[in-house]
Amino acid sequence: MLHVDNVSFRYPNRPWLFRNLSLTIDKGEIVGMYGKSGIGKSTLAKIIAGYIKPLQGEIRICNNKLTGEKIYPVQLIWQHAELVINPSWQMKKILAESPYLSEEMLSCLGIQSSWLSKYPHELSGGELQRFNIARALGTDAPFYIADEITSMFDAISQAQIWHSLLQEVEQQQKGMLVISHNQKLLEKICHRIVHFSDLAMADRD
Ligand SMILES: Nc1ncnc2c1ncn2[C@@H]1O[C@H](COP(=O)(O)OP(=O)(O)OP(=O)(O)O)[C@@H](O)[C@H]1O
Repeated sequence: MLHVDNVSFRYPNRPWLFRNLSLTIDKGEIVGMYGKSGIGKSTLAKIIAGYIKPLQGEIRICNNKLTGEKIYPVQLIWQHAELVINPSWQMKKILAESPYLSEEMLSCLGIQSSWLSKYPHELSGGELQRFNIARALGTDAPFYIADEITSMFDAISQAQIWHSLLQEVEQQQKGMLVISHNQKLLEKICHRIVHFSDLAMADRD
């Protein structure tokens, strides 16, 4: 189980964004999270995925505190694929970093083989995002966070992507936090839904 335990965070010279925030995600569980814009959802995602250190509290998996693991057990997939993909690498090199990727997974995500020899700037935002998702799925991380990952897709592509992701999460009994403003989507795919402001105390003075 993933535990977010009494985590507090503020950016320098800013009020507390949240204090004493706690959340658990079980293996095989899909938890949806929503909350108004700017409330701190993406910041929390970055803390859980180890990109930002909390000022108080801790993140644990099965009672082990996470501190600077070489391969981090929580994979964050976020909306801005172009910011996390190396612009000077061909797509096949980018995917080579994910050892557990199968041909089947690539095809489920709608990745065409002709895209593999392209560079990131030669692909659309949606095509790039498919690679970003594939890259995360191709690791053996037990937990994923999906932060507004399909807002750039049309309805059919959205359904295709979520079908692949949910299949993987279910088969491998992984846990996933899905952050979205689309409550209909959350209701459709999540086992339970939490509102960000119910998880923590805020201090905006
Ligand atoms: N690096 C940073 N330095 C200072 N403030 C930041 C930084 N990143 C984000 N913020 C601020 O922290 C607050 C929370 O941002 P965050 O991106 O976590 O919100 P969010 O709930 O994910 O919003 P949205 O739903 O619009 O994506 C915002 O007021 C934002 O301006």
